[in-house]
Formats: sequence, structure tokens, C-alpha cells
Amino acid sequence: MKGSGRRKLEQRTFMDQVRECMSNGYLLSSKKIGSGAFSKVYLAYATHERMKHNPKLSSDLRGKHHTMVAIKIVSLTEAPVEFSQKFLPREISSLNATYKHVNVVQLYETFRNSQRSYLVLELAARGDLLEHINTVSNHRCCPGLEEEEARRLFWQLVSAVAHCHKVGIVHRDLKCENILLDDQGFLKLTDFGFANCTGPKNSLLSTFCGSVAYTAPEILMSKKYKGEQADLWSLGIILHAMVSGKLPFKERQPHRMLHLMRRGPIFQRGLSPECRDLIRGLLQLRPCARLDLQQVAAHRWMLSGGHALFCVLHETPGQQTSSQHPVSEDKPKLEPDLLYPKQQRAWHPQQDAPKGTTSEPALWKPAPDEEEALLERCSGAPWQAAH
Ligand SMILES: Nc1ncnc2c1ncn2[C@@H]1O[C@H](COP(=O)(O)OP(=O)(O)OP(=O)(O)O)[C@@H](O)[C@H]1O
Repeated sequence: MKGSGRRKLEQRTFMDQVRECMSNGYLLSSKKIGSGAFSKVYLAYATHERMKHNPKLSSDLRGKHHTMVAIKIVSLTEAPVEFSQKFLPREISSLNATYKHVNVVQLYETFRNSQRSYLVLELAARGDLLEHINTVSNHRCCPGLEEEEARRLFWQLVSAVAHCHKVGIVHRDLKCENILLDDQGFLKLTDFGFANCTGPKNSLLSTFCGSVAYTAPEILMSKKYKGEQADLWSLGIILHAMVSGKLPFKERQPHRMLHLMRRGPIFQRGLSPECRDLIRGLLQLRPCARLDLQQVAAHRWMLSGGHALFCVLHETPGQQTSSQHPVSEDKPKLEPDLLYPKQQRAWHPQQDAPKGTTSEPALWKPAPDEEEALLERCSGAPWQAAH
């Protein structure tokens, strides 16, 4: 199809989407904030009518003092059947199972027709962790985040993963790109497309999924594995990326990757011994030798800097915890991330979106030519491979 024909088709599709969102109570803006293999994510606004009828939406947005959401639109005509019948339902059920935790993106509702599936999600407006690490690294002229900031973010991540495991969900694709930040600096775990239920205790998984650079050695070696232990490995990779601005093992070929893993991570000068110890504890080749989440939470690096121990690891289902989102009067114990330099602020609901309008504030993303990527994205494993 010629360029102008394609543009017209895209415009028509977009207008259909606007209508479909409108009839479900959302004003879809043309601000595209992301895209995936078969999806596009747009900024949208919940109508007051919709908020009245959806308690998840109203309780959450009331606490946030705005009506913005992210709507992920999956094209069912483009996506392979297996994706729409298997992986998408899995993503939705994982998000429903993990509702509601301050550090996991909330799914407010879904709707669909024969062409498209819509996921109405909590908005995380500050981009992903990878972009954040790169921006801060450029700002500091030194790769990686300060350990103090890394600790604050890592706490939130550990809290999110602990919550997922507790409700029986293993993520299996933990990586910096799947960790978003909201406008208050809260970390939000997302992209549960590869997530799986943990099943009976000690049951093993056998599918390769995730991105090579974050994938545990037992998965690269095609062994049966425990999803929780594979997530722990990925946590070690993410922590290394946070504090050093680099992935510890960067190779596209699994066998070369294994060679690097056996050698172990190389740390940059200046990194504290406690942080090295925690990363090493997570990046153990033998899955059962890896620190578990309780040990991570009790590690001296995690506890240094006056950080309070979250009770999330001991939480019982349905219980409100300190780590839950600030709905109504519940103040979060987590401090918003104050390290964002003001000039790098994304946009703020009240300041940037005039009342009663659907104006589209510019979502902050570092300009690609402004920075040399310190982390190269390692291409994801083909989704087809996951079970
Ligand atoms: N809740 C959200 N708030 C803000 N941005 C979001 C949100 N959800 C997704 N995005 C943006 O949209 C992009 C694609 O979303 P997502 O990762 O869910 O799609 P995907 O189809 O799973 O992607 P992939 O095919 O890469 O796995 C994300 O990288 C992120 O930039």
C-alpha cells in the first residue's frame, strides 16, 4: 500500500478506536506513549461517568487526583491466534491476580470487539527504567544510578516481585524496559505477557522466555526451572544495570552468554562491597544457591541508608499493606523518588493538562540523539517460544 493510502487507513483505524473508547467511557488522545509487537499504548482520560461505574478506576484515580490512564490496544487482526488466545488472556489474568500493589501496573478493565482488545491500565508517565538509567548516567557523566537511588528503586521492585510470587505469578520477563516509573517516582512493574502461574509447589517450567541478557543460566541451558528462581536471577541483572549502567553479560549467543555467566559479573570501581555481595548472591549459577526474596530484603545493602523493611514479604492475601497504593487516606510508606531533576520532569496532570480538555502533554523521553545508549537492548526471545 502507498504511503498516503496507509496514512488514511491508520487515521480511519484511529478514529474507530476513539469511538470504541468513547462508547466505553474513555477519551482517547492521539498521544502514543508506547508500542509493542501487536499493540499500541495511548494516553487517555476516564470520563466521570466511567469513574462512577468502575470502583477500581475511581478509587485509584481519586488518590492520584487526575483522570489519565494508559490504554493498550491490541490488534486482534494482526496478532497471531496463539497470541490473542493464549498470551493476551494470560497477561490479563496475571494483572488481575496481582491487583492491587503500588509497584505493579494496575489493570482497571478490559473491553474488546472482533478487531481489537483494549486494556485500560494505570498510567506510568515517566518512561522506563532503562531510559531513566541512561538519562541519569548522562546527567552525572558517570554510568549508573547513585547507590541510594538504586536502593530505593530496587526495594520497590523486590516488593513488586514478592507480591507477584505470593499470589502465584512468576513474571519471567523482568528487565529494565518492563519497569516503568510514574510521575510520583513510583516504580511500576509491567508487561506480564510471559507471566505464568507457579502451579503446585516445586513444579518446574520448561519454556525459554524473556530476553537473553536477563535470562537465567538454567533457562539458557534448556533445563527445567523454577520461575521464582529465574526471576531472582533477572533481579540481579537489573540491580547490576542500575548501579553500573551496563548489563553484566552481553552476548546474543546463549553459549557465549553462559561462558560470561560462569566467569561472573565484573564490577566498576567505587561500587560498595555490600552491593557487589547482593548482586553476586542473586547471580548464582545454581538456582538453589541464589538468595531468595526474604534474604534479599534482609541483606545489609538493602537495609543500609535507613530503609525500612517492608512487610510485603509477610503480607496475607487481601490485606492492606504499607506498599499499597495511596488510595483515599492510606499514605504510602514508600517515599516518592525525589532524585528526578526538575528539568527532566515528564509532565504533570494538573500543570500540563488544562482542566476539561484532552490536550496532550509531551511525554518525556530522552531524545535518541542526545545520548549514547549505555545499555543496548537485547532482543526479546520470540513470543512464540513461550508456554
Ligand atoms: N501503563 C503504562 N503507562 C505508560 N506507558 C506504558 C504503559 N504500558 C505500556 N507502556 C508503554 O508502551 C510500551 C509497550 O507496552 P507493552 O510492553 O505492554 O507492550 P507489549 O506488546 O507487551 O510489548 P513487547 O512486544 O515489547 O513485549 C512500553 O514499553 C511502554 O513504553
